[in-house]
This record gives sequence, structure tokens and C-alpha cells, in this order.
Amino acid sequence: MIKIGETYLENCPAPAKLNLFLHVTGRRDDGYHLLESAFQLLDHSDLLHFKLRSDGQILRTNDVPGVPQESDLVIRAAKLLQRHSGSQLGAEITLDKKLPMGGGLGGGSSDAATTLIALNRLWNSKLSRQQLMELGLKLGADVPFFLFGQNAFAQGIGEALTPLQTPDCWYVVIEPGVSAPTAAIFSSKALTRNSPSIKVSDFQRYPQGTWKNDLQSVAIQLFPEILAALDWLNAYGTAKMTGSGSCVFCACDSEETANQILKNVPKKPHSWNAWKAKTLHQHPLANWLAD
Ligand SMILES: C[C@](O)(CO)[C@H](O)COP(=O)(O)OP(=O)(O)OC[C@H]1O[C@@H](n2ccc(N)nc2=O)[C@H](O)[C@@H]1O
Ligand SMILES: Nc1ncnc2c1ncn2[C@@H]1O[C@H](COP(=O)(O)OP(=O)(O)OP(=O)(O)O)[C@@H](O)[C@H]1O
Repeated sequence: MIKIGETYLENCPAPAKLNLFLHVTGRRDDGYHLLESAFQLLDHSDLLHFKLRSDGQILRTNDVPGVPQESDLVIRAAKLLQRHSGSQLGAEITLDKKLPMGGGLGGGSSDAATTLIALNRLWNSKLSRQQLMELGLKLGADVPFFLFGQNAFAQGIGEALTPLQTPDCWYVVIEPGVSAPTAAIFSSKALTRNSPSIKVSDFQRYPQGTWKNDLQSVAIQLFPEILAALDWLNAYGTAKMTGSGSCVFCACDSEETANQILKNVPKKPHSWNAWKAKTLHQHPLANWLAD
């Protein structure tokens, strides 16, 4: 339950996303890739807690293994908002990490988006959704999606977003236990960058299995554990990788089916972590955003 006070906001979720497909359609002069993708929000989240400070300091109260405070997207997002809004206020932020790093679930980006939404409220900065999305893009290509607040068809480098109706269902997600470096996957010589453009209506007309993730073939070359997880999950439906990996997912028609798959996930020789999540229509903090 989200707790709202004048000087604190507790249990603010930063949900995971899935890329239901991902086409690389080109490359910009600055090296960033042009994409087409369908973003799906999931009811499986990191949790963030914010406490107001009147002295302007921005601090993280807990250790996050592998993420030093100064490079944490949460701290970077808070400082960016503070600079941009001219606020004299600060915050203590606690980050309860559940989403794996380098998992393709957008964890760091979602943490940054939740920080922008929560501190915009706590500091009464009054930035609109559009202004927050522009700030968010400075932090990462995935951040604007989480601020968009609903499932989306994405173009550009992932920042040109159109609302997308997706089926309500459960997904089983397997974390294969490896962290996939996004920049290395995108810069691979083996990556194809010429997928044809599709329309939202194409995506909705054909079964989900029609649409691939172009980053998947590169990622499985680098990380055989991703291929092992895909091969295993493919027995239950169409398994795909999300983002630049490493997590893989498969849609289920009911929670019972998802439970059944989870029961069968092998404990050995792999060190996989598997879970289920329901689709969301909206970001849990969407009504804190003003258009
Ligand atoms: C793969 C996706 O997760 C799909 O949603 C995103 O495109 C990645 O988004 P992200 O993690 O927020 O990525 P960023 O932190 O902006 O970029 C990490 C690195 O990935 C590469 N990158 C990212 C996005 C993009 N459209 N083209 C790229 O080439 C760039 O080398 C960049 O330096
Ligand atoms: N708050 C944060 N949470 C997670 N990672 C962070 C955070 N801040 C910075 N990072 C850095 O970002 C890297 C990518 O983490 P993230 O969990 O966002 O990957 P991802 O799920 O693959 O993202 P994407 O789907 O956007 O590519 C991490 O390895 C870490 O070094």
C-alpha cells in the first residue's frame, strides 16, 4: 500500500516492463538505434521510499550492490529534477530492489521515473508529464515510457510513444542469472539493423509469436544461459527475450497455467529465478502525473 504524507511517500512502486517485440530499424548518427517495440507494464516492481529534507541534500539511505550512490539513476533523477525545477528541497531515498540489473525489465529506468514522479509531488514542483518525459530521456531511452504511464507502441529510440491496447494476461518471467550489458548488445557486429517498419495495426492483427526481438540472437550468442531458458520455456508457449536481455517470458492464459509452469522450473543445473506477473493497464502512480 502506498503511504502518502506531507513529508514522506512510502512504498512507491517502480514496475517492470516487457518488450513484447523489438525491431531495430536503423541507427542514428550518434550511435543510438532506431527501434520499434511494444512496451507492456507488469505488476512486479521495485519499491522506493522518499522522505523530505529541508536542507536540499539528496541521499540514498541503503546500499544497492553494484550501484554506487553517485551513478544510481534514482539519485541522478532526483538531482536533475532539483536543478531543473530550482527546488531548495532535498530527499532521503530508500531503494528496495527486486528487479534484476541488466535484465531487460527496465528496472533502473523505472526507478528513475518513479523518483521523478514522487519528488515532483513531494517538492510541489508542478512539472507536467511532458516536461518529466523530456527530463527522463536525458537519463535513458526507457525512462519516458514509464512516465507515459500506459502500455505503448514505441518508435524513435524508444521515446516516441503511442497508447497500445494489449491483452490482459499473466506472464511467466525467467531471470537466467546473467546481466546483459545493453550497450554491448546494441554495438554487436552481428546485430541486424534493417527490420521493416510495422504499424500498430499490424502488431495487433497477427499473433504475438509473429513478432521477434532482434536483440535476442545477439544476446544468446554472448550468454548461452539465455538460450537455455528460452528453450525450456518454449515448451509452454512462445518464449521471447525482453529488451537487451537477459530475462525471457511467455504469456499464460490463466494464473493456474502460470503456477503450473513455475512448479516445473528446474532447480539444477541452472540458477534461474522465475516468477509470474499480471499485466497492468496503467503505471501505479499514473494519477500523480498532470498533463
Ligand atoms: C533495449 C531497451 O531496453 C528496449 O526497451 C532500451 O532501448 C534500452 O534503454 P535504456 O536501458 O534506458 O538504454 P540507455 O541507458 O539509454 O542506453 C544504453 C546504451 O544502449 C544503446 N542504445 C540504447 C537505446 C537505443 N535506442 N539505441 C542504443 O543504441 C546505447 O549504446 C546506449 O549507450
Ligand atoms: N537504480 C538502478 N537500478 C538498477 N540499475 C541501475 C540503477 N542505477 C543505475 N543502474 C545501472 O544500470 C544498469 C542497467 O540496469 P537495469 O536494471 O536498468 O537494466 P535493464 O533492465 O537491462 O534495463 P533496460 O531494459 O532499460 O535495458 C545496471 O547494471 C546498473 O549499473
